[in-house]
Amino acid sequence: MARGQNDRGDDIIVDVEGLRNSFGTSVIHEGLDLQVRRGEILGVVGGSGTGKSVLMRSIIGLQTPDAGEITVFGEPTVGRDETEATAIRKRWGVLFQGGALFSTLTVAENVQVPLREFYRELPQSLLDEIAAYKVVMTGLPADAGPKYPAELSGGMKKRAGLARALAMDPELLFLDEPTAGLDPIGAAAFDGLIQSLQRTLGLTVFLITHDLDTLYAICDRVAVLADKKVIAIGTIDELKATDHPWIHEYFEGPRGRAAATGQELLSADHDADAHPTEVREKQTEQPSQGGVSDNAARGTAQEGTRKN
Ligand SMILES: Nc1ncnc2c1ncn2[C@@H]1O[C@H](COP(=O)(O)OP(=O)(O)OP(=O)(O)O)[C@@H](O)[C@H]1O
Repeated sequence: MARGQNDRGDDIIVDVEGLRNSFGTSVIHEGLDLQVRRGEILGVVGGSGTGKSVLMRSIIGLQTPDAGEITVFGEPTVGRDETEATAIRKRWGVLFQGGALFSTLTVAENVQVPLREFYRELPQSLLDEIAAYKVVMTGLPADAGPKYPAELSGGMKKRAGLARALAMDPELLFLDEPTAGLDPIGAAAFDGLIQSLQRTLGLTVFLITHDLDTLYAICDRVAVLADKKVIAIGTIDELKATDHPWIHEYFEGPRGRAAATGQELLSADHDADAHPTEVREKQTEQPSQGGVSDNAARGTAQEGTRKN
């Protein structure tokens, strides 16, 4: 087995082994293992406080674990010196919960923050050009660049945060609850945007979510956090076949069933169309519009599926 591959031959982009995290006497993770494969959208779910964000912070080096090994792109991330850590950090983008935009900077200036951090010598004209490109790429109107976060809607703030996360042309994207707080139409459009970008740019995506619709719509696999570790990882069908009570309740409870029904309606709608591939491409290419069928299905599944 080559370094950085699992026994199926998949490239492993993130590899976490034996992770332990604690705060005081409170142990959050113990013996946690996780692998993220190149090119997949991995959904990460778990009850509130199970440590999804702490796991993400550990992987991106904002949280030093008590124990365990973490490699990203085959490179260990714990205990690296600043130069080595910077070289790895350049290759990923992060959308934190709530967007975490700097309120005193415009959208364009927010997008330029990582560029200025990593490439101090870039001329302002090029920074402006890159920011303008990223703004449009995430479905924001071109005139959003000079606006301040307070002037944006919730959905636009998420897109601005995503534009910043994409500033460095990352290979790997970390998203912490990207659709939290969005209405169903906005959430479906944002899912479409993530999927479209992932396909177009060949990204690997680590996506923390409570949103069952997002899991069904765009995730290739889902990792479930409970009991301080990843208790299961696989496709939704594979997870449904496990008998862990939390997983069973999650997918087979009223919200899980509603999301599944929504997805079935969506699939049936696509199947009925004479050109299903074209429809799907159209939907993902124009994420800011939000596919009508997507939204209709999401609305159906909405009875209780969305936490926020
Ligand atoms: N800096 C910190 N200091 C102390 N405790 C912390 C710190 N960061 C996180 N925790 C605790 O770690 C636990 C896991 O937090 P985390 O934010 O990772 O949960 P989560 O699974 O992302 O939850 P949610 O779904 O509600 O966002 C929580 O009990 C939280 O209070």
